[in-house]
Amino acid sequence: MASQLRTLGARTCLASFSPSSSPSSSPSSSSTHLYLFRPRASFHELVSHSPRGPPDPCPGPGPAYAHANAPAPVADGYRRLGLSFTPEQRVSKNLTGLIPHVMEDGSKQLERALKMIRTRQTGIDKYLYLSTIKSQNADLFYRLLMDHGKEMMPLVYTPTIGDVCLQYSTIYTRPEALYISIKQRKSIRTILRNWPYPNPEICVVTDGSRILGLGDLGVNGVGIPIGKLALYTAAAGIHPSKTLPIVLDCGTANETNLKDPLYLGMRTKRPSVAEQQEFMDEFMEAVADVYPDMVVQFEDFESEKAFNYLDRYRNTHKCFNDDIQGTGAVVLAGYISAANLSGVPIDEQRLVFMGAGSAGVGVAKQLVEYYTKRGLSEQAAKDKFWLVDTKGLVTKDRGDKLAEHKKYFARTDNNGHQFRTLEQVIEYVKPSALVGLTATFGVFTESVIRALKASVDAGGLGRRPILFPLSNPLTKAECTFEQAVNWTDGTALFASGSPFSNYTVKAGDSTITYYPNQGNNVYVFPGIGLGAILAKASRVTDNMIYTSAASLAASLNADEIHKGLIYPRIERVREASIIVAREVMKAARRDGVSMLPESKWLEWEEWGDAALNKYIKAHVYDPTL
Ligand SMILES: NC(=O)C1=CN([C@@H]2O[C@H](COP(=O)(O)OP(=O)(O)OC[C@H]3O[C@@H](n4cnc5c(N)ncnc54)[C@H](O)[C@@H]3O)[C@@H](O)[C@H]2O)C=CC1
Ligand SMILES: CC(=O)C(=O)O
Ligand SMILES: [Mg+2]
Repeated sequence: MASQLRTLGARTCLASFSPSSSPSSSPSSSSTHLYLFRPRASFHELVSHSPRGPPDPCPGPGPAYAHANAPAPVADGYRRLGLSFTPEQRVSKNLTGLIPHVMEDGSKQLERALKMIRTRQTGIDKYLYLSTIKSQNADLFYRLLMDHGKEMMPLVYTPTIGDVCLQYSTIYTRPEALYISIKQRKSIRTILRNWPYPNPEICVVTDGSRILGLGDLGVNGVGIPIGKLALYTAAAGIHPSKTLPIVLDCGTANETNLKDPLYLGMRTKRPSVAEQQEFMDEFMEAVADVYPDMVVQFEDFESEKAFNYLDRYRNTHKCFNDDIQGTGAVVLAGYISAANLSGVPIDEQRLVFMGAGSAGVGVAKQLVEYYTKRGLSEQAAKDKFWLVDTKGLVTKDRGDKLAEHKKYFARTDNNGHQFRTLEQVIEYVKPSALVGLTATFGVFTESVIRALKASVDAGGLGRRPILFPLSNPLTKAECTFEQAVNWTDGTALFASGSPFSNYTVKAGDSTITYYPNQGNNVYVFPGIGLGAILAKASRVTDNMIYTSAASLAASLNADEIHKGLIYPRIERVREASIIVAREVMKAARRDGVSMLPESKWLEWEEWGDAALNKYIKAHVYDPTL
């Protein structure tokens, strides 16, 4: 059996996903299906699983986890493969001789992993090494992510995850998600039940049609749900066994993928929007049947579908769209802080958005909500925004057919003039803030940024421009941090989607260091998801999203405020997420969508936030090594 498994490479056996196979098929000891269709075990069982007989020879997760998402190894890999087993545990678990003799504590294991990561040359190599750790010793993986977030997050998330997605079919070694193709639409329930971990609580699903700013990557986009869910665990403490990454394979428009002999998805063009929507309807119905308590995060759907699916399911399912709502919330939080530092009163701010897709429109709408809550009429709030796309300023009379989601912001006060370039728009609007969500590198040119600064300077001494090039990954950022500093004489209040390094410049005999901010929805989606789960929310409401922004803005500590940051340092993302989750829970209750018993809420009300914090902390995963 051992050698058979080794040669068959059972861990990558996609045959296990045949929808016609029953997840509860009785295991046959002579077949690899023993490893693939073992009835789903409870997490407790997985934790306490103590193999008898010859141990699994493969240096990977245990037999039950042939489908190697991260979760299972948290328990199994750690216990079976970690180096911290005592001699007694090694005897009782039949591990003697299977792992090196030395007994190591967690810090040594962290030291080794850090050394390995730091000696890998490329982001992809570092990612692959981290993935191996994730599948074999997930406690170590999450410790790395939590204790060295600034260094590790860019490796499992943007920007590296962009490269991972581009190359996913080539670097693939084992399945880590559910892969559901439109051809399997009649078997969605079976496939969902095939997931080897019971009752997932949070799912991130994409159809790969707009992966970061990299376009339609088809099934290769699965790296995004995998990466985002790793952050759900690291940043919000949702147990890895409760996370479910899904890619819906509807084909792809990506010619490179279609021609790639190694491409892992369906090698067809996407069907009509209507067919994709039917498939999505079936998927959402199946999810509600099989995992009724699970919160669904829509991620990186191309904008028309993103808006459509959010509208379609938000009142019937527990779901939200991260690119529209999560990005809206995170940018609102940063904007509130930035506006306070800018010297331009918040009610005098004028905002130009370059990019009018799901993120651009989602963010602008969230900011409109902020202004209406401050007392502005909806029209007055909307009038603060000028959206620009590839054809120039979005106006009602531009002469092209505007996509539905752009109509809300189409200007009518342009007196027939059309403004085709960003420079023209800046000259016309005289904005105080410039937000980039175009997925296009370098569109904030020197002349654009200098024009923004000039327009802010004209308002008075000491005023600072808000400059948010938010597109991901770094290769799509509208400008770099260095450019922003140099072209605004260091005055820009800056946030980018992917992280830039600090920038130090010489100033006479001394130096000045500028600190960038990362304006990324990672600051809110983990807390939104955790809050919705713990509140047992039946829906994710607008107020829950809005609250995530307000609570994030209020979560900066004194040092961060002193440094002039507009988001908490990324090392504190977990602290911030817990605050966001708590406030999201309270918003769920206020909106009447929390299914927790009222007695619980009354108890918490009596004791204040401390009691709710305690409840949250008791429910989050904190890996110990
Ligand atoms: N920082 C963050 O947390 C987030 C960042 N993003 C990033 O935002 C970018 C856009 O995402 P979506 O809005 O979903 O994409 P999208 O494709 O829906 O929208 C892109 C928009 O940019 C416009 N555009 C493209 N090139 C342009 C150019 N040269 N000049 C003017 N307009 C141009 C398009 O017309 C379209 O309106 C992506 O790079 C994505 O990674 C998205 C979500 C969150
Ligand atoms: C961060 C994110 O969600 C995006 O770039 O799409
Ligand atoms: Mg996204």
